[in-house]
Amino acid sequence: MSGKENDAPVSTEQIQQNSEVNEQKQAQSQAQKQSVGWSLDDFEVGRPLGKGKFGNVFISREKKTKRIVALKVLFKSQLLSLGVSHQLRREIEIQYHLRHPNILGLFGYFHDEKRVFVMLDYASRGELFNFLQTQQGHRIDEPLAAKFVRQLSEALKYCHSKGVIHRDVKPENLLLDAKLNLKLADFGWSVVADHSKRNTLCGTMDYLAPEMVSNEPHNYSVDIWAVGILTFEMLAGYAPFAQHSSEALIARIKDCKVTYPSTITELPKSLIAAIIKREPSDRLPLQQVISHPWIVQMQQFEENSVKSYLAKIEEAKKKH
Ligand SMILES: Nc1ncnc2c1ncn2[C@@H]1O[C@H](COP(=O)(O)OP(=O)(O)OP(=O)(O)O)[C@@H](O)[C@H]1O
Repeated sequence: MSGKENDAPVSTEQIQQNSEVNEQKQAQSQAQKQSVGWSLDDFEVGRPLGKGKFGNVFISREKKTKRIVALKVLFKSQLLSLGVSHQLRREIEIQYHLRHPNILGLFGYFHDEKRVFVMLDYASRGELFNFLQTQQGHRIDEPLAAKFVRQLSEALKYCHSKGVIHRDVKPENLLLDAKLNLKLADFGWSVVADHSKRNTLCGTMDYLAPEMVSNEPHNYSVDIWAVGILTFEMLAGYAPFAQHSSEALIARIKDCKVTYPSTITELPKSLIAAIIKREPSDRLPLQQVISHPWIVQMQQFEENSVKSYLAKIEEAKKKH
């Protein structure tokens, strides 16, 4: 993307060197600058990080603070023709007001004649989805899986306390930072709950709760359900109700019968079983997910597990 003529490309090395310093600067600048007053001139725009449905995301550097950010660029014409301007505005509003270590920070936005720019924290390890794809058997070790479950539960507990239901929790919407901390992203389908239950069908099939596929009213417990599905998938290498056809998948979700592979040991199995329940009110509350014996026990191995995954990533980089 061409921004200003003096835009310098940002190298990966520079980004890594700056990331520690940036963490401190991030907190300061977040409070200082509101979403008004930003323009493309404030950024050096670097390489694309990925392509979304409505635009691209670029690694960028805020010139003043040298803070590295992810700049999401959306085309107004596309947003208008697809009728999603309202959804985007809601997504921005919701994410802007949520501040939590495990929620991807959205700290501002601005627009020009043709484009909308959204400023997001940079999550250097990308999507959990891709991370899982690169692992043997598409599985990860228990301590790392437990860390992700705990961090996701903390993020969702915070969202729910603010009256926000995410409704689209899945590995594609969970990003990872340099130290493999999980960041909940993509609030495009979330709703601010009122007292009535919502019944709009949305989200991706494997992670949909039975009440959603049955088009029944649903509430915040659809997010808890997704925590159970994710726990299973990270330890098994596949989602518990995975099927080739959507009809067969829906039937299995409604049936709610989980078959556990041998890779899932007793403790995580007891956690998954306490979450994947047909009746929403029977699902284990998030605070009890966080204090589940498996999550607590795994915490002592977490640091070493993260270190060894990071070492493996570096090793793989060297080979390429
Ligand atoms: N904050 C970020 N840090 C690092 N990479 C990111 C960040 N945000 C997005 N990306 C990368 O850019 C890609 C596109 O992101 P984007 O959110 O536009 O698309 P998406 O996930 O398909 O969402 P949507 O469904 O809203 O289009 C993602 O797949 C991800 O790899």
